[in-house]
Amino acid sequence: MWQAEHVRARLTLLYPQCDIKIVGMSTKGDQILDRTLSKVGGKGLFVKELEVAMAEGRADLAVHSLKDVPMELPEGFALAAVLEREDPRDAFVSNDYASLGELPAGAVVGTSSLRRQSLIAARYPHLVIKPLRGNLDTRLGKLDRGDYAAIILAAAGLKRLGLPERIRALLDPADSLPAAGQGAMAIEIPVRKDAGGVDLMALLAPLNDEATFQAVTAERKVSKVFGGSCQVPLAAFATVQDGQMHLRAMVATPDGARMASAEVRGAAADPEALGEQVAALLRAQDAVDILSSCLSEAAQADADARSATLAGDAPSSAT
Ligand SMILES: NCc1[nH]cc(CCC(=O)O)c1CC(=O)O
Repeated sequence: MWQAEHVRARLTLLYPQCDIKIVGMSTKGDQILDRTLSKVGGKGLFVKELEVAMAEGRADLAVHSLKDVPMELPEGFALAAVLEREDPRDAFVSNDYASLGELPAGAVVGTSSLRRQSLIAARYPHLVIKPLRGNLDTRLGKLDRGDYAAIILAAAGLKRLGLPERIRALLDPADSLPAAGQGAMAIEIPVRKDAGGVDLMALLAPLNDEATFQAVTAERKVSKVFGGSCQVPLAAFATVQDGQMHLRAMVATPDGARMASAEVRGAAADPEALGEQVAALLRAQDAVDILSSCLSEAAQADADARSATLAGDAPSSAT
């Protein structure tokens, strides 16, 4: 909702004559909270219901966290803009400890991200990782209740909701490489044949931040090469300065025992090529084999998700 309000405010500044309404919706990703996303299976857990609303004409555009948007959109949809990135780093949040390094053996760390799990397991094998789902308030509540010694969250969410003081430490991307698209918001639109003469793509173009767009395009390319989803431990993070991109990526096993990482630098104007270069470097380090155990688990979760849908457990409608 914060993100939708932000986009409305930006659009109202650009187009004061427009009356923009927000249709609040809840997605499968918001509703299923007793399982990690890798176990829920399926793609687009946080976007599908919004696409249905756009297809049915109940909404004209959707505001997403780019991290939750599948690498390939369904036919008939396009990304119209990627907004300037908020802090892309992971944040260490705890009431008792100042950093991951301070946590004693056996301390419980909350995260449901396979990427965060494998990075922590690799560097801090003495810590215990437990799943943690739900929106930001729910997750912070579980920490405050004492269920975890610390939790890992995206810094972006905490900053956007005015809770930067909850961040005890920002994880250096060198230790905890962010997920593709983390910290960036994207606007998705339906590609309508009859849009009543309105060119939404052109109207939204001023919200696009070119450097962010280039960075996330390279990151998402890496993710796409490896069948990207939130079901495998994969990180991809690019920075852009003076037209030059630095792209880093990593794949690992969930226990952190095996890991491949690579980086490239090059012209930001050709982000897909840089993404492919990094992917090739990862492949040369057995990335496909490293991911294969997760991929078979993910395939099983997807099969389960499909049969659940066939059995009538369809995504709920908009609220
Ligand atoms: N569904 C998880 C999700 N998707 C986007 C964010 C954070 C905000 C962002 O990356 O823009 C989060 C929560 C988290 O990682 O802590």
